[in-house]
Amino acid sequence: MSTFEHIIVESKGAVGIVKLNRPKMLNALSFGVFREIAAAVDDLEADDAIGCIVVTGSDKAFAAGADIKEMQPKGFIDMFSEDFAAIGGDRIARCRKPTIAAVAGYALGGGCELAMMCDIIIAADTAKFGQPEITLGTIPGIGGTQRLTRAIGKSKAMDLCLTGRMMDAAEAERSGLVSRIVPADKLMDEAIAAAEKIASMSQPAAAMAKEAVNRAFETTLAEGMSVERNLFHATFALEDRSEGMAAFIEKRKPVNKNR
Ligand SMILES: CCCCCCCCCCCCC[C@H](O)CC(=O)SCCNC(=O)CCNC(=O)[C@H](O)C(C)(C)COP(=O)(O)OP(=O)(O)OC[C@H]1O[C@@H](n2cnc3c(N)ncnc32)[C@H](O)[C@@H]1OP(=O)(O)O
Repeated sequence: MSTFEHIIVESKGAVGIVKLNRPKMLNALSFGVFREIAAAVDDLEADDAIGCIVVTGSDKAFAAGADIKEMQPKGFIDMFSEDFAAIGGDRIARCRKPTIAAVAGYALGGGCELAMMCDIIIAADTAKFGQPEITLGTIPGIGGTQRLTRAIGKSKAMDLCLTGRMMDAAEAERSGLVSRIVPADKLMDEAIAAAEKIASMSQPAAAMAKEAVNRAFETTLAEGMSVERNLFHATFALEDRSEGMAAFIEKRKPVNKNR
């Protein structure tokens, strides 16, 4: 597996773990960090032993946003020329394997946007989410206005984007941004346990479920129902589906072969 400057990558059984590692800057996100995350996701997605990926930061910050010190001197053409997608900035959002953001402390701006690129957000009770870009004279630029609005609704998304305020873990869970809240000292235990559970399922079935849920997030009901139906039918081509139903009937655990 590649070695990196700004992140730490490890695997625990079938779970890949990507830990942001710029603690002195509260895990501020630069293009270099996004390039490294993309390379790590490439490695983990290519590893058949990995069934789920957890992205996390430090106790104080998942990520406090894009690197303001790096951005401050930039002008329009600098940012316009740096194609965020071309450097793999959204690679985690395009990962076919399920991804979990394990968030403690600050997830602000690009940090909240990175967490929302993941499928599930599990928050420590210390987590704080926000899109404070407006306080810097800019706006969210890697999905904050789009994914946040779809996740929590227009009014609360507008509130966060226009006032720059943060919301704590409880408000984030109430709003639907966060799947569950856990004690800060249990965050990684809980996130890894969830990832292990997901990784124990049929990987093709998990990829199909992820694709179907994402279509509900990204398109119309009619389109989503069509995608769900086609993927549901496709599961009946999986050995894992035949095995899963046989195992239930025979009152035993299924043996998934991921095909
Ligand atoms: C082509 C050029 C590309 C350049 C980089 C592009 C990256 C790729 C992404 C591009 C698109 C990004 C789109 C995104 O939507 C935009 C943003 O995310 S803008 C940033 C939004 N975030 C914020 O505004 C939060 C800023 N931080 C704070 O408000 C506070 O730090 C805090 C989180 C409330 C914590 O406060 P404190 O506990 O008091 O801690 P400090 O403030 O003292 O911070 C400690 C230390 O960390 C440094 N730091 C914190 N946040 C950032 C940051 N976002 N960027 C850089 N550095 C940060 C802070 O300066 C301190 O360092 P020190 O001063 O001690 O050296």
